[in-house]
Amino acid sequence: MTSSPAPVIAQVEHLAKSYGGVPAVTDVSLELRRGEILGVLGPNGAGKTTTVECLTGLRVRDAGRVEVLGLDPARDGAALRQRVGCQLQESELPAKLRAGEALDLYGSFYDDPADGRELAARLGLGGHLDTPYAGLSGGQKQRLSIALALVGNPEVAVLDELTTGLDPQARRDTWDLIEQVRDDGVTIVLVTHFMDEAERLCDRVVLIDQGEVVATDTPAGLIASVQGGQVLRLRLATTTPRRALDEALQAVDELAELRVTPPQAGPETSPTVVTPEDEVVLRGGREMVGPALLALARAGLEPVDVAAERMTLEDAFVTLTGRTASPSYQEA
Ligand SMILES: Nc1ncnc2c1ncn2[C@@H]1O[C@H](COP(=O)(O)OP(=O)(O)OP(=O)(O)O)[C@@H](O)[C@H]1O
Repeated sequence: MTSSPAPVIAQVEHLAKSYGGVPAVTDVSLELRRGEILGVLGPNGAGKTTTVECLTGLRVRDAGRVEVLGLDPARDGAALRQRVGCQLQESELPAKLRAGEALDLYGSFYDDPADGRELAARLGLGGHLDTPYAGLSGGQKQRLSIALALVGNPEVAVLDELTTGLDPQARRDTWDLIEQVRDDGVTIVLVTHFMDEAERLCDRVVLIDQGEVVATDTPAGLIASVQGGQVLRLRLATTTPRRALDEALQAVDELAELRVTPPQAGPETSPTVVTPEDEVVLRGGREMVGPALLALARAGLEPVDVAAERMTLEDAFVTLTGRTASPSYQEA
């Protein structure tokens, strides 16, 4: 049985935006469907925030067409803000403002606000309404910023860099929360450079790189679109010239990409040799693994710590753009 797709409630066509003549977004088109979690993904500086700020009317676009809930954000910003909630990147509140006061204040901006206390309780903040902003933990601040995005009873919530700076448990808790919000009927635009977050949460993703859309699909569809979807990770037992590795793998038909990554925070490795500390990553089709291991053995190269995995969204992103999307948690 096939169900018809949910109605499109926002549309961006050929969006462009520059800052002081430097292009941030050159060509972004996307659709948002009612009830979905749409991921806007890409590495730092890709143009994700600029895109959603043009979508919500916080920035005025240079070119392109944007329509959200039947309104043009550049023209009808005030009306749109009553219906679209924004949780913005790095939004800081005054240190002494209590969580409950912040909810009351933000609620006062809306014609039909939600009950702030009830919302806080639902987001696990019920016991912290009297806590000053500066006294909240990172996870609680994040919950408050989500509550502030939802206090106007929005139809669409835009959540930007939701879990940046949170520890792994707080990230997972936040993911559960977002699913709950979606199940309550709010359509969500989720800006992230964490591919695991997108893979877990998003119904569809728009991949942006250097101001342009690289791909739009479901996470599974995107992974499947990249040849075969297999990843082989290994190390070499002995230091080996890079050329010898390249030559050994040259004849492996389904190998799409070969990367040698030095250990994290380790010394700069020479690009001409592969040391036993370096991680060797092969990405390619399903029939790549056997022939690749055989080719290494034939060339006298001994692989150790071998792991074959299904391709993740992160791998698909690297293969599609040639660049890494996720920073380390420390960096975040
Ligand atoms: N107000 C601004 N003035 C000048 N340049 C800006 C401004 N805002 C963003 N940029 C630049 O525009 C480009 C796109 O930035 P944007 O914040 O939209 O990307 P992003 O994908 O959200 O990145 P991040 O993940 O780092 O937030 C970057 O090169 C950034 O430095």
